[in-house]
Amino acid sequence: MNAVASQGLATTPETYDWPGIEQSLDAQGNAVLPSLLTAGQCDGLAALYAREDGYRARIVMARHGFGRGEYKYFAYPLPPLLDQLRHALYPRLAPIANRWNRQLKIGAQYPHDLDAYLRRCHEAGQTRPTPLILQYGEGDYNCLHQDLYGDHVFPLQVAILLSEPGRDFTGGEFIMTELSNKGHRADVVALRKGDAVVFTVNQRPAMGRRGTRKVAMRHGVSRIRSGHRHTVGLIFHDAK
Ligand SMILES: O=C(O)CCC(=O)C(=O)O
Ligand SMILES: [Fe+2]
Repeated sequence: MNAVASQGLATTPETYDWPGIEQSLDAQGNAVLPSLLTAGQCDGLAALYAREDGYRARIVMARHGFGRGEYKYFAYPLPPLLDQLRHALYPRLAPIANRWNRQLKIGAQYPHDLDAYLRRCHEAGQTRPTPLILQYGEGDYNCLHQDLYGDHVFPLQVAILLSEPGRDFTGGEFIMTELSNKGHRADVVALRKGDAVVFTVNQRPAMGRRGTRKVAMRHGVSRIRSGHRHTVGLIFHDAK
């Protein structure tokens, strides 16, 4: 399973415009991290899909009403590159998560360090790893959903596109919807191979003239018109 060595990231999280990312998360509930992985790292991860070892579960989405396509949850230890990314991104996102919870009047606050947060999840019985890899073919899609796996929820997550739109597949856009007292709208997040999107797991605060509103968000993937699409998902809370 350790075929994808920790060869270093294409772009280290420090080089991103974090104030800009935070602004986009506040305004839209999502933000793009361009070129988080190299094409070679994407291909190495996508090639792991076919392997039998290194996973705790395989989910065929149609069997659960989740859409069409399939995914696998990685077992611990995660592939080093994903473990490194999960640890590198978490401390950037925890301050935003803490502010969002304060604005939403949610009591939970997150420690600065992922290992401390995972200890909290594990002590509460959320011990199973949630990072996953997804595989879609022609006609597949991912229904709008929220990745909640227990009482402990880290409010931001990351998905990385491992395939090149227009070449490896057509259709298959990453979609977010938001529902609040201001209406119900959709956003399509344009990604290239190697790009990641940081996005809201369940709720985000939105500032309005009358103070903070609560916006409920879901994500999904539109129908793949042709070809194959792979993604990796990094969720920071573990599962019951
Ligand atoms: O395939 C995608 O772009 C979305 C995957 C997803 O639902 C997730 O990472 O939680
Ligand atoms: Fe998801």
